[in-house]
Amino acid sequence: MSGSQAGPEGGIVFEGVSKSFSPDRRTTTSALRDVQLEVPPGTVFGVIGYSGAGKSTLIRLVNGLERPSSGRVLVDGVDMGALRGRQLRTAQKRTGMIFQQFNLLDTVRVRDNVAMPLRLDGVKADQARARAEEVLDFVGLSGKAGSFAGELSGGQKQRVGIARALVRNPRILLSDEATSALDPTTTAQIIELLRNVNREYGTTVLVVTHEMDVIKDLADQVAVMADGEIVEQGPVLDTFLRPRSPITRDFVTTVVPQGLPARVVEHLGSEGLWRMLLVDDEVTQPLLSDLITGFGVAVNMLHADMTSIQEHTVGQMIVKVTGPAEKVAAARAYLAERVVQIEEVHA
Ligand SMILES: Nc1ncnc2c1ncn2[C@@H]1O[C@H](COP(=O)(O)OP(=O)(O)OP(=O)(O)O)[C@@H](O)[C@H]1O
Repeated sequence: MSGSQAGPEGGIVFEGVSKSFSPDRRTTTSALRDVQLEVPPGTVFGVIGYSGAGKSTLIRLVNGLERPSSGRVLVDGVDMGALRGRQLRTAQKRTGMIFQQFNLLDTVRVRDNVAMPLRLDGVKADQARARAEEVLDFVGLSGKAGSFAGELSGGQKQRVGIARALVRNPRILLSDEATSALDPTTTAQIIELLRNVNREYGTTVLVVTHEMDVIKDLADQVAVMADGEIVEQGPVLDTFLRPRSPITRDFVTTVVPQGLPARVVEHLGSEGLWRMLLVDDEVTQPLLSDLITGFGVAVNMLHADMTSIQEHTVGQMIVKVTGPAEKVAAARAYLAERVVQIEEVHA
């Protein structure tokens, strides 16, 4: 597992990276524009964006399948774009990759699919198979080693994909929409497995996806991409609580639905209509009864939900508070001290 570098391995740095494609002389597509990104070693880092945002291009620069048009992509300090030939192939072994469509050979047995990268490296068949059995055991598929890959379910195929990506013991695992073809239950199992890879082996996991649920359950940090640019990045919980850009808000809304139907807001009026976010212990406070008994205001509960973001509980409440203006203001000040965020709801 150890390499030649000192310190933890698996760090990725994008330094002002741009990438354009010119399939012919007349057209140029800017897939990435001046991307600055730092993925600390041993973390799970999520990149989210809509189709065409540049996510696949970003990930393919990390394993040297593409080269930047300008800027540098450093993997453990090594400039991937500067490598050629054998040096590039050696550096590529530091990363494993999994794909939406699994990319397995359906008519080849599972253990041989997994052993393939080692066989290509020149490792002897019995050694390569022994290592393949080891990783298949880790992904919970030792019973399927002798089956043909084409006989497996989607979730099992992705486990094989993960085993194959891990067979060389990479410091970095790249995941390109790896759960997008799977149902929600299978997605949850694959997410759990990827977290285990990170926890057990300290592998850096870089995940690109268009699903905010995947980010919520898997990533420590997130970067949001649009049109080839990183528009926002930060710790996952912070991003859910305080999304800054409109596109990030849109993604957050898919997990924590915001607001009320416009006709309800118009009917109620925005005054005293508040949306609150609560984290961990805040969610169990008897806030509404405090308002009613302590401030003499009327409280109408319009919406409440709760979700888990990694090890945190995040609650949301929308209330309409009515009463004399000074009492409503005092109630708001009381809430503002007890919840992570409170804001007026507008139509
Ligand atoms: N090899 C290529 N040649 C020409 N254009 C490309 C190539 N690869 C990507 N692009 C273009 O770069 C842009 C970003 O593509 P990319 O696949 O990185 O986005 P994405 O966010 O992964 O989207 P999707 O999830 O749909 O794959 C798109 O406009 C795409 O058409």
